[in-house]
Amino acid sequence: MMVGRNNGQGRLIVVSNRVALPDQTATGGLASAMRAALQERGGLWFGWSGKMARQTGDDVHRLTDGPVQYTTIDLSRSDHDDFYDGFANRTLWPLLHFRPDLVDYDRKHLAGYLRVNNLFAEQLMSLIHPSDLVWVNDYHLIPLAAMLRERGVRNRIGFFLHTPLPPASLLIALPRHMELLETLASYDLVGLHTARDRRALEEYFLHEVGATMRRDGRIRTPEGRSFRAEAFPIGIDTPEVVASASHANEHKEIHDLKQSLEGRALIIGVDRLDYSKGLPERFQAYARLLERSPQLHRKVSFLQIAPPSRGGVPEYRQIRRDLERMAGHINGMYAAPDWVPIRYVNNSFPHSLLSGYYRSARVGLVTPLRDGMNLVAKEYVASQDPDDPGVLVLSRFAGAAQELAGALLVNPADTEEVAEALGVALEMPLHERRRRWRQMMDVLEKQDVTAWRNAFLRRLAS
Ligand SMILES: O=P(O)(O)OC[C@H]1O[C@H](O[C@H]2O[C@H](CO)[C@@H](O)[C@H](O)[C@H]2O)[C@H](O)[C@@H](O)[C@@H]1O
Ligand SMILES: O=c1ccn([C@@H]2O[C@H](COP(=O)(O)OP(=O)(O)O)[C@@H](O)[C@H]2O)c(=O)[nH]1
Repeated sequence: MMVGRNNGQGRLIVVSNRVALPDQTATGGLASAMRAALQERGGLWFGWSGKMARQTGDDVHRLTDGPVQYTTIDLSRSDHDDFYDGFANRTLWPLLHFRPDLVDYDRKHLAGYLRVNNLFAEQLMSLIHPSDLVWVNDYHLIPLAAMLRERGVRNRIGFFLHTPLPPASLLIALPRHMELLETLASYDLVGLHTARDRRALEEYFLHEVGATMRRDGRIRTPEGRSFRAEAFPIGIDTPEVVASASHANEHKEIHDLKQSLEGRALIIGVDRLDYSKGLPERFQAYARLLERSPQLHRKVSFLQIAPPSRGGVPEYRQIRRDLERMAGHINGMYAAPDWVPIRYVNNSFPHSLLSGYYRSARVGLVTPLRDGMNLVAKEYVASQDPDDPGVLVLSRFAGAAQELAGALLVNPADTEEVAEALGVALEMPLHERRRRWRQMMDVLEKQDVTAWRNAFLRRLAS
């Protein structure tokens, strides 16, 4: 069966390390977004099954769900450790999130990263037809197009980077950076979330690789490969989130949460447990709010949902310990027999419930130190009751800040500023909340996940 045929375009093959299989909760923005993007257009989604096996690629799992076909492979323990925990998440992730101090470079991890990319290329060779559009996602798979080209693939291949891209002065801290980053030129189109990220890529290619900018806007390397780099800010499935939030009251869990609040204003945070999300700084800012505003004691409640993530990486285990300690400390300082200031939950929830939790909250607190986009910020806004919307407090270092001008923008490292913004948000009059919410909804309605997918694929196909 041909999948993903649409409007005369070729089949769509999406490749990403993380795949959201139909029965799974997608606790990452890439998986949430690709699921929404594929469900409408259809296509084939290829990636890691999320499971481990004796040998990488030994078992190939195939599944069809409506218009989407899934083909996933298991990773061997050592490939998983070197590729995913190692080079992707101990080397590239901190580098891309402006944390050179956390970059842990190991040649063995790099070898594993290249090995898994080669295995992906090998598996994909049997799946790709000549007219297919291939869409590769994220930092796990940077060299994939170059490896497919070596095997003779001539299809249009696009790449989307879901993380921020730091300036060239930081990228060059990566040992052998050029060997890896130069392979981006094997794609026809490289998409990034913001204009700032695109400029960083351009600067890297022009100043480090020695590329030139062609008159048609394509970047041309000294070897003669040329590609286009453009910003495509990712969106959410706005109509779906709106619909799900407006039915939120049908869920017992939402009813239970509201009842437990006893009229208190709710502040909500939803993040993977990741050091890039600024969670300790956020807890500190909330503690500062309680310190400077005794009148808010017993009147406010902070719910932080933080599903554990990448537990094989030491920094992620450490931040989990730190947050448990901080939540305990803050609750110990301020709790009363009938009030717990922080509700700290290490579980993940499906979108159907999250949208109800967002809608129950007077404030959405989204304060990453760096974030490619941050879909939670967008989901929070789209989940609000138009008659009585909550306020978004948003880090200026999330890609979403470039679009959501109706948020209260903060520097997450400035505890005082975040505490102040929380105070302002909790007091904000209805007319101002509505005005700010409308401004943000206009953006979310226009630039939703369908518009994002179409813009990227149209550019790739053109
Ligand atoms: O796959 P994991 O290791 O469990 O991590 C989850 C995902 O985290 C990152 O998501 C990014 O993509 C979002 C959508 O574009 C964006 O809003 C967010 O700012 C990014 O952090 C990562 O880039 C994905 O590859 C992971 O799957
Ligand atoms: O319990 C949870 C926590 C998060 N998410 C989803 O995970 C995604 C997180 O994406 P975001 O871009 O905010 O950050 P990322 O985790 O990709 O860095 C959003 O769609 C959330 O709704 C979820 O489905 N359940």
